[in-house]
Amino acid sequence: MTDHRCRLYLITPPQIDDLEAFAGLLEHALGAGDVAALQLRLKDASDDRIREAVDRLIPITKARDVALILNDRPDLAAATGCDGVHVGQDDATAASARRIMGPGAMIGVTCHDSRHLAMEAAEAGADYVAFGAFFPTSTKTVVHRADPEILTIWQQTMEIPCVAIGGITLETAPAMIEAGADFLAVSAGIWSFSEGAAAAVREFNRVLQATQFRGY
Ligand SMILES: Cc1ncc(COP(=O)(O)OP(=O)(O)O)c(N)n1
Ligand SMILES: Cc1ncsc1CCOP(=O)(O)O
Ligand SMILES: [Mg+2]
Repeated sequence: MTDHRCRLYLITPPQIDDLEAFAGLLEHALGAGDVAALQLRLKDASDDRIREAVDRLIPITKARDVALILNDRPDLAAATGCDGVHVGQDDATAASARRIMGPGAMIGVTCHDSRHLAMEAAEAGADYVAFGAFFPTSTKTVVHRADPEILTIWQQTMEIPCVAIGGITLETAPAMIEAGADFLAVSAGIWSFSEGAAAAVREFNRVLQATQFRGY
């Protein structure tokens, strides 16, 4: 049996008003358990604000060996020294993101509920593909809903990792892990957790340890 371990991929809140306070929260959260990556997803922020946020957060992620992935913008990700970029279907192609960011960067691509889009992303050199939304979410208005079976089929047939996103909480996480997700991308389930972000990271890790892929 292949050893398959699903890990946590944090997505920042869409808006960060107090960068200093968020930096403290993040430091505490990353100290509470294993996190593979943090995506800086500041919708509608200026380039200067994104630069400021990367400069403040990158020492925190580096200290914990957490990859800092910028949403939407390969150019800004390269310019600010992020470890990678996540692009949606309307943002940039994986191939152009790779050209801009170079061979060592991590490139992720939104594939909604489509294995076809995911195969195209894989062929274009993506490091991971993201499927979703799997559950209702108030973080983003979504038009695509995905069935967990897409994770199982991907896991059984492809090498590159798959990320599950959309409405993932402590309650919905087990279904994603059992279906074969390599990473759980979570925003509100972390930052709006009743006991705080650090407790959420700790509890997600407990669920990740206790739950296994059911597809082999
Ligand atoms: C890990 C991950 N998966 C999907 C998305 C969504 O990307 P996109 O469709 O471009 O939408 P926005 O996040 O840009 O609003 C994501 N960001 N991260
Ligand atoms: C960015 C994104 N893409 C699809 S659903 C989603 C929102 C994820 O946030 P949450 O974990 O709060 O549902
Ligand atoms: Mg996008």
